[in-house]
Order: sequence, then structure tokens, then C-alpha cells
Amino acid sequence: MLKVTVIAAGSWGTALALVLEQNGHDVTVWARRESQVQDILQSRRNDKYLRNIAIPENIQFTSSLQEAVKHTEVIVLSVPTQQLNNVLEQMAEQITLSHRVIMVNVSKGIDMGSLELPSQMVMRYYPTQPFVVLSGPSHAEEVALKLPTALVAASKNRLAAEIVQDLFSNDYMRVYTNPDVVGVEISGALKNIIALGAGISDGLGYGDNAKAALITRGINEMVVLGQMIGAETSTFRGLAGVGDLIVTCTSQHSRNRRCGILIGEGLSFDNAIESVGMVVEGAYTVKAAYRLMTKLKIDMPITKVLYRVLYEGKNAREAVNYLMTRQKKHEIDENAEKLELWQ
Ligand SMILES: NC(=O)C1=CN([C@@H]2O[C@H](COP(=O)(O)OP(=O)(O)OC[C@H]3O[C@@H](n4cnc5c(N)ncnc54)[C@H](O)[C@@H]3O)[C@@H](O)[C@H]2O)C=CC1
Ligand SMILES: O=C(CO)COP(=O)(O)O
Repeated sequence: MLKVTVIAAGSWGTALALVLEQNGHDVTVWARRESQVQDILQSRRNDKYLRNIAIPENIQFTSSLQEAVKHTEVIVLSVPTQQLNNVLEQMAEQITLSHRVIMVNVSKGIDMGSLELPSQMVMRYYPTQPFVVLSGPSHAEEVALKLPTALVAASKNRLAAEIVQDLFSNDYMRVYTNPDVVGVEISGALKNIIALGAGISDGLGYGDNAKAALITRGINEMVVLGQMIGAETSTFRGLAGVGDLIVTCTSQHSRNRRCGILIGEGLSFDNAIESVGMVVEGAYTVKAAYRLMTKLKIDMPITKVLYRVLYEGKNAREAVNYLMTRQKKHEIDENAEKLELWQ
């Protein structure tokens, strides 16, 4: 049994706390508001984020960071990416982790200000603690119902990856390990942008053909950016890559897809975000990815048009028209260069 602290009592943090408790660990969840802690303790539910799920008495809740991390062995960070730096700062001010703690991040995104990945933010504050990113196709609503789910625990530290694999594995959750932290993080961040696009496509009334094209060309964009920043291309074929892209672009549970559908149906960006009521990571990651794309001088057309739709008021239907009619090109640039493939 390990002592595990989950930071943030949103839908994913709560669902993962349930898994950890089921697996026999000593689980404490930190929520920033005492009122939320009291609500959960009274009802043993967290209906705002995870409806109709009973939370066992064994899971402790607190709004004190100090109490939450006291003697803990594993910290699971489930804070929305744009808030992660702020939470890490609060933790660093209040807590010196003098003991060894495995830092596990489960949020998916890129910081809009610094353009850092979660691993880079965490390592800035805790350079000597082992870091693991847990990612893959996994909606909290299904995990809370114990429906079969497969994830990937990526770390440069093999032992830490294997500890996290053991921590979460059970008969409905299968966890693989992977040393490619950057590839897993870029996959998780960019798939949300593509899912927003898939939602917009659905909201506009386009069909399965359009969505399949978005998913496939979306992987291409993930690879293009990933290769520039040191990711392994094979990671994009895995659970964190194509796996998560499929689930987020097609699932009824996806917040990113739902937000996209509302925008496609004509709602404003702000109203769509508000209506979803939970974090829509892709809406912020698109800004970071657009800046990265510009900085690295690479072409990411889906990211580019989504940025224009969300932040520059471009009409969504015109954006699709742009994607369809832009300059013709090869499907796979590398193949086009291989003279032996042409007759
Ligand atoms: N919901 C899901 O099924 C999954 C979510 N994720 C990722 O996990 C991360 C969290 O997502 P959700 O739990 O769905 O979000 P959520 O919107 O359900 O919950 C976010 C939680 O973070 C807290 N929070 C927000 N700002 C904060 C701050 N400044 N300080 C402290 N706490 C703060 C909120 O109070 C809330 O409890 C995201 O990056 C998401 O992409 C990953 C896999 C599955
Ligand atoms: O990352 C997720 C599923 O793997 C959650 O996606 P949404 O935020 O779109 O719900």
C-alpha cells in the first residue's frame, strides 16, 4: 500500500482516486475550496464533476496542501494545465518535499505563457523527484464505472514508471510503460485541439468522412510538432497518440468535442466553454501550439485554422473551406522524396 495524494478534485482526479482506493492505497484528495471538501464529505459524491458516483469513506479530502502531502509517497497532479504552474508555486511555497515523492501528472496541455509541457513545469519545481506522465484514452465517466481502460505511464525513470503502472493496474485498468515523456505529453495536448475541430465538424453537420480526415491529418500534425521537439514518432501510434485522439474525437463524454459541437452549432467560444462547465484544454492548448508552430516555422494547418476560429473570429465553415482548398500537396512528405516509390 502506498500513500497517494491527488491534487484537485475535478472529474479526472476523483475518478483516479476511486481506482487508487480500489487498489488498496491510502488516498487523500486535495481540493482548493473548503466548501467543496465539506460538500463531498457530507454527500460522499462529487456531482459537479462526476455525477452519480459514490465515493468510499476511505478516501480522505482536505483543502490544506500541507495536510494533503504530509508523508505522501506519490502526488497525482490533475489540475488543468493553465493552472498547474500556479498550484506548483503554492506547493513549493508551503511544502519542501524532503522525502522522495513520485510526481505523476495527468493533465493534458501546453502552458500558454511559457510554452512548457507539464513535465518541464514540474521538473522546474521538483528537479530531483522522479516524474511520470499518465495518459491515454480514458474518460473519467467510464473509469468511475470500472469500464475497461488502457493507459500509458511514461517516464525517463523506469522504476518510477513501473511503480505507477502497479499503482493503477487492476482488472479494468491496464497500464503500459513508455520512456518517451515528450511524445506522450505532446500527444495528449494536441489531440484536444483536433477533438475541438472534430466537434466543430459535427456541429456544422459534416459527416464521418470529415471526422476521419481530421483524425488522420491530426496525427500528422502531432508527428510534425513532436519530431521538432524530440518525441519518438512511434509513440503517436500508441495509446497516448492515436488511441486518445480516437476517443476524444468520437466520445459523447469529451469536453473538447462537446465544446466544438456547440461552436459549430453557432454558440460563441465563451458561451461554449461556459456551457461545458469543465476544463476544455484544447481551447488553451491551441494558443500555445499556434505560438510553437510559428516559433518553430512548421506547418500545422488544423491548429492554425482552429486558432483563427477561436481567437480571431474566423467563420467555422470558411475555415473548413480553407482546409479543403489550400494548396495541393503530397499525403506523406517523406514518401514523396523517395524516388524509388515513383514509376
Ligand atoms: N475528465 C477526464 O475524463 C480526463 C481529464 N484529463 C485531464 O485532466 C486534467 C483535469 O481535467 P478534469 O478533471 O476533467 O477537469 P475538471 O474541470 O473536471 O476539474 C478541474 C479541477 O481543477 C480545479 N482547479 C481549477 N483551477 C485550479 C487552481 N487554480 N488551483 C487549484 N485547483 C484548480 C477545479 O476546482 C476542479 O476541481 C485536464 O488536463 C484534462 O485534460 C485527462 C484524462 C481524462
Ligand atoms: O483526455 C481525455 C480522454 O482521454 C479527456 O478528454 P476531454 O477533456 O475532451 O473530455
